[in-house]
Amino acid sequence: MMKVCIASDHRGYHIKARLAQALAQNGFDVSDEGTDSDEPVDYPDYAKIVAGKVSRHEAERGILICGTGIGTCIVANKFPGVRAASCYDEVLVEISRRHNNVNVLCLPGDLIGDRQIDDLVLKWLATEFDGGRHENRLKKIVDIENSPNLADA
Ligand SMILES: O=C(CO)[C@H](O)[C@H](O)[C@H](O)COP(=O)(O)O
Repeated sequence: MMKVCIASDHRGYHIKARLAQALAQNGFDVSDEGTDSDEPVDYPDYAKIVAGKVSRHEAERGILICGTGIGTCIVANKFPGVRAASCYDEVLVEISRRHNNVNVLCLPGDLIGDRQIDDLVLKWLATEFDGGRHENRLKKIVDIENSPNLADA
């Protein structure tokens, strides 16, 4: 069973709560990392929980929902081994997996509806990495990540 952790800020709370249940019903091992209401919170506090779990291989995939999918994506990409992308349509979701092996999906809760979110998430979870020519590109990302001085990378 694939382990998926999910979190949101206040703007994504209702979508996240519903999505977490839907994913569990679809056979995923889901951990819901909050937030737990629509009271305003700061997205970095929740993005770092999900990105940390993916980075430490405690979850295979992470899903983050804020208003635009931008703030959470900025935070998640600070974590080693995390490849996060903000996606809002089927093409982006598919290519994020096939080319970039994206392991944290950042969704714009303010911009797309419940049904579209479900379709995008299920497609993203089901799509495999193509490998091949993309492997070396991901290796170069790891090299940059591991560079002691990024300015020299
Ligand atoms: O990070 C974001 C923007 O890139 C998200 O959309 C946040 O959800 C948003 O900034 C929160 O804004 P709010 O006005 O404090 O609800």
